[in-house]
Amino acid sequence: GRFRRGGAGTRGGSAMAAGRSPPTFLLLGAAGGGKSLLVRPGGPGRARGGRGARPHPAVPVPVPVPQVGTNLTDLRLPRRVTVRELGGCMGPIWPSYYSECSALLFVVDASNPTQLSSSCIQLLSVLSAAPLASVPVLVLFNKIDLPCYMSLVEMKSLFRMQDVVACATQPITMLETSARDGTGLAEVLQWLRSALREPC
Ligand SMILES: Nc1nc2c(ncn2[C@@H]2O[C@H](COP(=O)(O)OP(=O)(O)OP(=O)(O)O)[C@@H](O)[C@H]2O)c(=O)[nH]1
Repeated sequence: GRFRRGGAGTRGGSAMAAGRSPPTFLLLGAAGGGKSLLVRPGGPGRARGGRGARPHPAVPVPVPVPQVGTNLTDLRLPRRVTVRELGGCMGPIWPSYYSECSALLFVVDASNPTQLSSSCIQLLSVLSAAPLASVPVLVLFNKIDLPCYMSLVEMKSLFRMQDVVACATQPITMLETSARDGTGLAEVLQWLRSALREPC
């Protein structure tokens, strides 16, 4: 996807083929945060990088479709990893996927203040889930290309991130991203690679 993927994503698809399955990273967050665009192959502005970069005018901006089901994306970093995206509206069944999770990416829409408190509660609930007690966690504050986005400093304060990090059993990393123009995606890749190196 945006992270150079090695296989086709399947909506509602089954788990990996027979044999030793690659580790699975879960991609969670409230509806509309940008999870699908993050893993979408060849999305607008891909790899063009840099804040302020604009999507190519010839590339249509995708119409948001709230995801029902799960989307599997194979990445090669170069070690193979499967990213399982679960739509925001599937929150109630996220826990059924926790036991297969080796690392967690949690996407927050930094341009949507009305969704902040529910995102924070969702994050706290995910962090307190026993099967996820020791997985590395990456919180992505996405959509920072929008003029109204809240900065990392503001988000950290609104999320009380210091307290969240202090109470969490997981190592938590935070990054600002734009799935639209590619800002921060190189750092996300770097994080994914380092998470793969940790014993899963
Ligand atoms: N400006 C801007 N728009 C974004 C960004 N990321 C996603 N979007 C847009 O936000 C809308 C929702 O994005 P999706 O990727 O569908 O969000 P999602 O988290 O997968 O949503 P669900 O599947 O409902 O959970 C789409 O119109 C995207 O094009 C971003 O970084 N910047």
